[in-house]
Amino acid sequence: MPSPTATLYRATVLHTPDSPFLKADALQVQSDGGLLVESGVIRASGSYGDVRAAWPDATVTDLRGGLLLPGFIDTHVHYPQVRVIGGLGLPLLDWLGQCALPEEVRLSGDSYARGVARDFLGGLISAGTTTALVFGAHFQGAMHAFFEEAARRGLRAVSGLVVSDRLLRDELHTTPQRAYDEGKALIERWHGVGRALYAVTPRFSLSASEGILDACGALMREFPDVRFTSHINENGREIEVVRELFPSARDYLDTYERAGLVGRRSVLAHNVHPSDRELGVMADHRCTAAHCPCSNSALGSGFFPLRRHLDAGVPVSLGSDVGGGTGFSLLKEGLQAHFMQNLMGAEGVALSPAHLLYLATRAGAQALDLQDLTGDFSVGRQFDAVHLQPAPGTTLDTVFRHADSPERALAAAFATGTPADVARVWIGGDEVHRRG
Ligand SMILES: O=c1[nH]c(=O)c2nc[nH]c2[nH]1
Ligand SMILES: [Zn+2]
Repeated sequence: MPSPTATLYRATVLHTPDSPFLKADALQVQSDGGLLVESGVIRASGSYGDVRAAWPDATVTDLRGGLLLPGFIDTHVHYPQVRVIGGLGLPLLDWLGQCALPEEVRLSGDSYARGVARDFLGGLISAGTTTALVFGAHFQGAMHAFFEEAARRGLRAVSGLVVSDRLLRDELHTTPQRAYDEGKALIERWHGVGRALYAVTPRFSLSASEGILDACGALMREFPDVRFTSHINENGREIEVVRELFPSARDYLDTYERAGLVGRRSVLAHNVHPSDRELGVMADHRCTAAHCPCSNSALGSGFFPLRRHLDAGVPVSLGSDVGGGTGFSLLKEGLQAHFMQNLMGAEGVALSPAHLLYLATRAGAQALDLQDLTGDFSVGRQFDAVHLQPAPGTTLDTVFRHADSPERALAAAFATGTPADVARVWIGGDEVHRRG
């Protein structure tokens, strides 16, 4: 029998429990759908009429007039960089030196870091993101502030201390021993607490000695269920420097592989310029590439070879890469991915709205090994959801009212939707955002 707290959400519901890269008709649509949620978990789904008949006592929340989608999952986004979005026109290493790193130094102050964490979480959640693999800060105090604020907002946050010991700025450098000690303390404090998970996070091999990478490997061996994230193969000059710094490594991936950092719970951002060997190893380990199309465009990093990833069997998810990226909206990332694949001609992959929704939701859950928890609306998943409902009189509102199918409305949401079109957001059944 339903408990008195059961809520029946009535909406146009779309989700992708299966991958459209592997299965035709992967997009599941209910024009007048019902999702029955109890204690934050989806207990039943189907047409509104059927679910209503089975659960006549549930309280109905009427969300008709927009689209109800699984909450977005951003698999690469930097918390310390929210205030420096928009440093356009610089390649990666110049952008880091001039825009990102000076700001990241300021997070050595705990109260500054807390303010940044609040700005970051406000932007992320109001864009419809409910789970994120968040590149952290270089300071332990800033990471406590982040996890505390993320818990207060209810985000599913996977994050960790960023560690480096060369070629950035002295203030951002640590030592292998300190990286290990501080990482261990943060894991013991936060991993698995509430909705938080820990990710071991060397910044990139350019700024990490073998000693730092080995310290990361030691943490991964000691705590096998934490996640791993870093950057890879983003920019030509970066790749050259890594080759010079690791002369005995077979390639960029090998610098991580040798330290035991490539696995099922590893997510490597960018991978714009991979070798076939690297793709083969990533596929063997089920290690995900987080594709960040706005960042790749803004920093001129290049065109992501999606076709080669798919052919090799490498899982791919989406990231906003704020602040190299241009904002928190995974709708915008989906659109930019679509544009870039179009511009690649025969080498590109034609991305349908179903592909974009999958990349923005279910693919991210799989990347983080959270596919049993979130990413789609199957029975048993947490109710992590975003209600897109444009304000009356906006362009997207016009298109929604004239769309001849939910699929067309979904395409329009990716083409022209923004965070202003996000009306409500839920995580684990808790409403975490409502447009003012
Ligand atoms: O896009 C990026 N943003 C960063 O902050 C960064 N650090 C290393 N490599 C990076 N790439
Ligand atoms: Zn990044």
